[in-house]
Amino acid sequence: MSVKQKIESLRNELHKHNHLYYVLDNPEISDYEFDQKLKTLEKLEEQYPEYHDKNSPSQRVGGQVTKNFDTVKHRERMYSLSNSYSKSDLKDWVKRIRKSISEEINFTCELKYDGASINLSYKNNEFVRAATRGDGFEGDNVTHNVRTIKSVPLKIKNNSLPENFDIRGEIVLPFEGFAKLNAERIEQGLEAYANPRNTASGSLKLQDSSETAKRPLDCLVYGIQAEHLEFETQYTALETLRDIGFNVPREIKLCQNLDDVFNFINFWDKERHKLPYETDGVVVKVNSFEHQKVLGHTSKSPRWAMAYKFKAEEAKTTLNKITYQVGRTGAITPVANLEPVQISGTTVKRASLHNADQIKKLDVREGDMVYVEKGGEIIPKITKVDFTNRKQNSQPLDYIKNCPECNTPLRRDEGEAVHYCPNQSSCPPQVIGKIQHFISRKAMDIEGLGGETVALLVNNGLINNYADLYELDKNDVIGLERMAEKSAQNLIDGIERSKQRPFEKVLFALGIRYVGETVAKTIAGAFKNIDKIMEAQIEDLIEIDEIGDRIAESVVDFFNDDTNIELINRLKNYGLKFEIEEKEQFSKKLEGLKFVVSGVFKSFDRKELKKIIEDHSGKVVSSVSKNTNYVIAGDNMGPSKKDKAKQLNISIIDEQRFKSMLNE
Ligand SMILES: NC(=O)c1ccc[n+]([C@@H]2O[C@H](COP(=O)([O-])OP(=O)(O)OC[C@H]3O[C@@H](n4cnc5c(N)ncnc54)[C@H](O)[C@@H]3O)[C@@H](O)[C@H]2O)c1
Ligand SMILES: [Zn+2]
Repeated sequence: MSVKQKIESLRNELHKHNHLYYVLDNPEISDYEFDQKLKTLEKLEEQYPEYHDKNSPSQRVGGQVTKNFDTVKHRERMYSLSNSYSKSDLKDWVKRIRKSISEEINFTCELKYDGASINLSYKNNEFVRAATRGDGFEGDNVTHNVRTIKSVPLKIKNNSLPENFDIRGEIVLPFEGFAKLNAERIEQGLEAYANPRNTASGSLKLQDSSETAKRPLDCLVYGIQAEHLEFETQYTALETLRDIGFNVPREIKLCQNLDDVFNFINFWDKERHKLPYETDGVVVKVNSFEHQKVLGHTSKSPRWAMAYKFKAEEAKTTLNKITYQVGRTGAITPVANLEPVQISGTTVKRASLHNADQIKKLDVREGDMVYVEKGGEIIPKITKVDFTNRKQNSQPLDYIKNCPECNTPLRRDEGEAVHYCPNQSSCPPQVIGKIQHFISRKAMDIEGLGGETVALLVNNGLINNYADLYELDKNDVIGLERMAEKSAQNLIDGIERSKQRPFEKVLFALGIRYVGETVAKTIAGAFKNIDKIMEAQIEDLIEIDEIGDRIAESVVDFFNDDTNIELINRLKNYGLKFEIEEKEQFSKKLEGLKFVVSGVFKSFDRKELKKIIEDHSGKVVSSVSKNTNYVIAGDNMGPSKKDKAKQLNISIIDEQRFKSMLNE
């Protein structure tokens, strides 16, 4: 390969990884690998300046604007940061600075928060707009999503900031919220998110901000941009921003010299694991704004800042055995069972190997010494094999050909990396997994029945599929582990009540591959009933917004399977809902609002009023709580409700005001 070709190929590779990382939030390689490739490219470009290209990944910020949002031009460019993995790079950096600045320099050290960059614009002390970094010149307008983040102040206390200013920060998803979100996803039978960073970034790009609001995102602030600022240093700027209500982490430190900086780095390399959110390094910034101005920027990053990146924690251990797990949809996941080892303060015993290709690529075998890395991911991964320690008699892994649970020959579809067990109707983990999905909260929400009981019912031969649930008899259930009369009755009642679940939930519950909660709602809304969906061809399905080939094919496949049709016919006979109930709704004006109605009204009776609220998508609740939005008060309103509402500062409105809400 010629040098030119080598450069081209690296550029293409890096473009691809930038796209995976910034646009799809789904990186394929580690940050460290990415940075190494970029460094190689930078070196080559330096050596061969004749191949300079202003569009090279070395010259441009990696992100881009998406077409799902309005595009916003940044008042001040949003830069990337130069990074290094070694202290000698930091020393070189300071030497370079010394060439242009002879005065004493000090530094602000901050942690490098690992999330998504954000720019918050303020005007007259009010939050007006939020934008992603995008390509650094322009980004996506994600104001409505950022508004839902509690640590972003919408109004700022009195201060001496100019009329217009921009705040720079990082949107992160703290570990606790990330774990909770994943627990919910697993319960709903969805795949867990890989790491907090990509989830935070993905959350900003959701179309429905009520979904963003459910994610406990935080905004950590590290900078301010404005035409004139009163502060002279980064450190005082940050301290002031914290005082006026921004979440500036307390870990920031003013360092007098490089030794202080190294101490800060050494300390946080270990201690960072105790922080509630993910960090991947330290950002060292020249403290004086005057000095920053002198140093300026390269095409991609400021010369006055340097990111020192921590290497993801890694450990070496023995891979004892590779086992295989079968998921609810039949997907096979190979799992590395390791000699237990400590990484980032936790004991790691297992690591995911993803699929057969990954095993081949790493050339990993049972008995190998392997390197295990734990980044923000919940499941640690194997990064490489220590070949110097490979045993003489070591053999390449023979990937299983049959299902470890039911012995059916595995299938692997063209273009798919994952093997499947096609035996959907009697492979035990698939049978159990499908029923567990069916009963889960976002699907049929069957109270009184949990995942373990499902396994128990299947293993005792009482049910083989979700339709069998509706033929369960209380007497069959009594006597199972922990099933007394009362819990058995609850279970039967819960199953009976589930017949009232709306069609979209039933459709989701069926467990069609790629048909998640939102897709089910979309399809149900478009076709109105199951018969129409069953007749639909791929072309009919892809005509619907947000339904692509993959989903369409999966839906058609599902209904081409006689076993599925038989199950659906049985469910129909039991009385489950297979069509949308067209509830007449006049508007969505009151959507998301909760009302308490009290007293006697002039223009309508109470029942009528409640119906009007529901017709406009509002909700009527019986007692006043902190979640109530309005109390509509008629004559002789109950005094206790009145007191409670006042105490909780909830608006009490009369019927006139209520009517005007509908006409607004
Ligand atoms: N794995 C992959 O495929 C892949 C692909 C592309 C990029 N990446 C990773 O992303 C990095 C490049 O991304 P980048 O250009 O966003 O650079 P970066 O993430 O290394 O640094 C710049 C960003 O750091 C953030 N930041 C966090 N804390 C900060 C602080 N205290 N002060 C200032 N900024 C702070 C800001 O959002 C800023 O935009 C690469 O080095 C690589 O590690 C990985
Ligand atoms: Zn199987």
